[in-house]
Amino acid sequence: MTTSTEMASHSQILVEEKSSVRTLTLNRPKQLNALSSNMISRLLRLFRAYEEDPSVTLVILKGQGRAFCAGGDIPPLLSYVIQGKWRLGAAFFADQYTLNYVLATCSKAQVSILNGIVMGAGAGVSIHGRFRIATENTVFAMPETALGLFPDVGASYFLSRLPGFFGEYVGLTGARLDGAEMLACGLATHFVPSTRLTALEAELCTVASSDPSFASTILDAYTEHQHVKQNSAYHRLDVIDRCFSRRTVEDIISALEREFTQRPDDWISSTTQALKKASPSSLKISLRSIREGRLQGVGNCLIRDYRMVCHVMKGDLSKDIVEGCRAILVDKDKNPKWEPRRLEDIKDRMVDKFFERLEGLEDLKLPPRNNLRASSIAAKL
Ligand SMILES: CC(C)(COP(=O)(O)OP(=O)(O)OC[C@H]1O[C@@H](n2cnc3c(N)ncnc32)[C@H](O)[C@@H]1OP(=O)(O)O)[C@@H](O)C(=O)NCCC(=O)NCCSC(=O)/C=C/c1ccc(O)cc1
Repeated sequence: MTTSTEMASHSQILVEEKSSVRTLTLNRPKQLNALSSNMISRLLRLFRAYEEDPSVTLVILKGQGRAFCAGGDIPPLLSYVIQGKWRLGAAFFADQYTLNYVLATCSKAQVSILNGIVMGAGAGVSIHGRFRIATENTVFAMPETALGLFPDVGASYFLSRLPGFFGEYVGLTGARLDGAEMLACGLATHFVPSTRLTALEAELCTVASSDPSFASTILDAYTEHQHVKQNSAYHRLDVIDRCFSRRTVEDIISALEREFTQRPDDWISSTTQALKKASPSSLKISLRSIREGRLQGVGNCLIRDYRMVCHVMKGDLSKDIVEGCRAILVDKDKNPKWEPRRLEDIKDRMVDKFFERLEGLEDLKLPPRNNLRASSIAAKL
């Protein structure tokens, strides 16, 4: 007998098999393909099965409708927090981070077609993979600091490896990047106009070897050089490096304000405003997380994310997540009231606590992998 949970996970992830290529479509278009726990479990099962199956050479991941994926499915997570059922939330994130790790260390090449919104959890199921295709419709962001969260899903690993301090800029401000900017900074590996995606997918379905160079040759033939728009943040890497390399969030804001007095500029003022609007606690833990990520493999980044997110779910250190979700998704007034309200009221000791294991809760146990890139190995924290 098929259970309703199985039916949901089957309709929320569509699977197509064409010779040795599998195409998985995230299929909750009304919710912008927000990842539900059913979707996460099914993706995990599918990727594990494909890895064991020598007849599968390549996995394509895409989204139905105008989004690739707008993040984790917020309503059930929020209700776990409100009802004090934080362990259910912790279980959701344990599965999600395990999926991120399996994708980051997968022996089969993965091509993600990012033809629309890619945020939060959507980045977690794509950026760790081998190939990421941006288009003119791509809108990428890690908007968690505006939600009272922090860029999780191993983002401290990939953000900290972007040029200079661009990752700190993207992770703290939630700035939106278009496809050309994703390609320029390395979050995307190729840019393909959306009108050519059908032909590209058909050609990718002929790949008969799991050697990624075969998919790479096809993708290279479709990719187009893109000029980054003139007012892009990517042209301001010098200012970003000067400001976002500072040790603390307060120092970053002061550095931006100094830049503004020397050379008034709309981009600097909107960047400063984005930081002033975000959750102060989120900003502080996010900065520290990205900084730690610079020196860690993806496994350790995910283990750290799990410690941090368990505190967020339990609400023992801050309740900003409830207020952030209210302001962005429930009332949509975009006017959250954070607590504590001021950066200077958040002391280092409170930040430290987010990075400590919750009493009585074990660290995330990632599965042993036999295809570890050296950088992915999870050692003990
Ligand atoms: C900029 C967006 C992506 C698009 O805006 P829009 O074009 O004006 O569209 P809508 O906002 O009307 O969204 C269309 C529908 O999709 C729904 N939706 C749009 N993102 C989602 C979504 N992540 N989930 C669940 N429905 C969604 C949204 O509620 C809405 O449903 P409905 O009002 O019923 O039509 C906007 O929806 C938005 O900001 N979404 C949130 C994106 C976001 O912050 N993602 C980061 C990841 S956050 C995360 O992964 C976990 C959070 C979390 C939360 C609580 C916890 O306790 C712990 C963790």
